[in-house]
Amino acid sequence: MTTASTIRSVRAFTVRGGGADYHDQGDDHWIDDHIATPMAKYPEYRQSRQSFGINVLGTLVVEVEADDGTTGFAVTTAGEPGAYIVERHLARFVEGAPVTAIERIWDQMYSASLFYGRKGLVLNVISAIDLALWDLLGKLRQEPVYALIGGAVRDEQVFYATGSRPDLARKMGFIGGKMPVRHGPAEGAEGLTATVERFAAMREEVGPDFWLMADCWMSLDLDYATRLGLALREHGLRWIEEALPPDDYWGYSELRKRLPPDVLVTTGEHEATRWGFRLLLEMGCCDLIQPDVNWCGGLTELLKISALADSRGVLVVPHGSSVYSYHFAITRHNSPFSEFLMMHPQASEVVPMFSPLLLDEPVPVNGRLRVPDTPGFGVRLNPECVLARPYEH
Ligand SMILES: C[C@H](O)[C@H](O)CC(=O)C(=O)O
Ligand SMILES: [Mg+2]
Repeated sequence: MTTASTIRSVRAFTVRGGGADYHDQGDDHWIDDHIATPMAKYPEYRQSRQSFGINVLGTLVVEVEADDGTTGFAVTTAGEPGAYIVERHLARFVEGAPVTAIERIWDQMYSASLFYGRKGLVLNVISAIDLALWDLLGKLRQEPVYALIGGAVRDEQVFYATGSRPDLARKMGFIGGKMPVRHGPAEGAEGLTATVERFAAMREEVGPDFWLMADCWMSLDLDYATRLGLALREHGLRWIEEALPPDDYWGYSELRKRLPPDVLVTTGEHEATRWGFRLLLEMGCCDLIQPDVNWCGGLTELLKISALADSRGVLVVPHGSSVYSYHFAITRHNSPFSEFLMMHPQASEVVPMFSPLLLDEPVPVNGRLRVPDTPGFGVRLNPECVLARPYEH
């Protein structure tokens, strides 16, 4: 009986090279090739996002073990500082608790870390613990996580692809392609022209009906985002993503007012908790929210965020996050499609999003995916990925 089972231990490990910290890639990867960022105003940090530390954290792996020896795990972007937070602070709310006490554990972790958390790293850590608990509960009950949260509302999930090659993504059966914007305000009119020309050329390649989106990764200002959105609209821009820094709710609200309704304004991957998304929704910041379930507070919090959005008729299209978002999205009527991040260096092949860390990680075939019925999230840690445990308690 799972209600009698308790959690015997929680352990935190770190690993480098891909995995949940998907920006932690080798050289010559599209994801680190002159992409606009808030740091691009400093020329020395313009060519590579790794130069300013986008991959500084690495992956955190959280493992939870029940008193019968069954283990669940999950991953996030948090690395060694995340391991410290698990082992030296949040473990006390997990160990000894019933395996079903997921809501109580979440509230204790969030409330106890409010004085230094609220968003960012700490919420990434809470997300990983929360997801590990859902994985454990699924394994104990021999159910896939999606069955624990209400079951599928559709047979399969369809995907758009994020990467440098939407033309290849279209041929692979994806419903759209999202390209990184490479130039921000610091690169002036020339940069904006280069973005528009690249987008126009891609529109020629993919034809008039394939969705094309622009991902700005927090790098623009309101004036530039307005001009870029209007210019790309001429080439069928479906949405402009994360144009501004995540705390600029006022800027997003104004951008939404400035752009025509056929250009969607989207954001949310660096937002966290129901309160952060309530602000985005109530201030009219965007048409579609993109929480990352490994960063926003985990599945327990994403269910709350999704209900908020649903009450306002807003779609929830989780950012990346592999199986952790697939088990969520397949159960939500307001998550009709998902993102697939092309992690192949040239975005020319479909490889698992958190490669090489997870075994049995499903990938879309012809742009669609049926979520496996394997218990939990249905993935295993790759034993060839060497984990370190920097802290113990
Ligand atoms: C492509 C973006 O710059 C970033 O690396 C990923 C992202 O924001 C997304 O997948 O959305
Ligand atoms: Mg994005």
